Amino acid sequence: MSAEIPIYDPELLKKYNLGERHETLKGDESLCVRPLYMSDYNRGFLELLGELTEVGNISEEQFQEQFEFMKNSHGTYYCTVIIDTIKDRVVGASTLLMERKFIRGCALRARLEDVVVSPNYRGKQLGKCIVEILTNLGRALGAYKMTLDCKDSMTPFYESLGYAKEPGNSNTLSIRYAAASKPEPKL
Ligand SMILES: CC(=O)SCCNC(=O)CCNC(=O)[C@H](O)C(C)(C)COP(=O)(O)OP(=O)(O)OC[C@H]1O[C@@H](n2cnc3c(N)ncnc32)[C@H](O)[C@@H]1OP(=O)(O)O
Repeated sequence: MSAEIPIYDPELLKKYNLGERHETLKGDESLCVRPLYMSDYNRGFLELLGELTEVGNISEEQFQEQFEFMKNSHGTYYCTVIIDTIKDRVVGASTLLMERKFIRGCALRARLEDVVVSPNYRGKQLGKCIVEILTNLGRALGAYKMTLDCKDSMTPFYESLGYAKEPGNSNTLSIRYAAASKPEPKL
């Protein structure tokens, strides 16, 4: 079993009054929000991500290597989970990514990534809860804006949480690489 190592300092959520005080979590004491732990490999974190997209077979060693890299990336990755503390399972997750820029006086731009709630826990406001917490964390950490990419069908969900298409500035363009190589961990 991996150690209970958080990917970022749990005190951050307390410092900015996020997580514990969220109305949704006040209503169900079995649920809590916290940073991803290395041991969440064994709490169904990757299976949950599988509800969002293809994950593949990731060994615990691979997971730990990626986790260490992200943890040591100087405040870039804020992978956050909702835990059912009775079942000891990850039931919701998302990542706040803080991107450092040279523009705007070396500003920080926030990105919301990989929002997912376990099918059995949907419709209980948990998706809304984790998006609100990470949106507020992005603001608290000093980002000048926060953006996300989503399917057209998800637009109303994010609009209900304050996100908006900016006129003339709402296109996401992609290139899909046919054969993705394994990332170089040292890069
Ligand atoms: C940036 C990204 O990561 S985009 C990827 C988004 N994730 C996915 O598509 C993965 C599969 N889907 C899921 O995991 C979940 O359905 C989620 C995360 C989208 C929503 O999680 P839930 O916990 O069920 O949502 P939650 O209960 O918080 O819903 C909050 C509100 O949004 C509404 N809502 C939920 N899903 C949608 C949707 N697809 N379209 C419009 N409204 C929606 C709910 O009706 C609810 O409205 P209410 O406040 O009036 O009651």
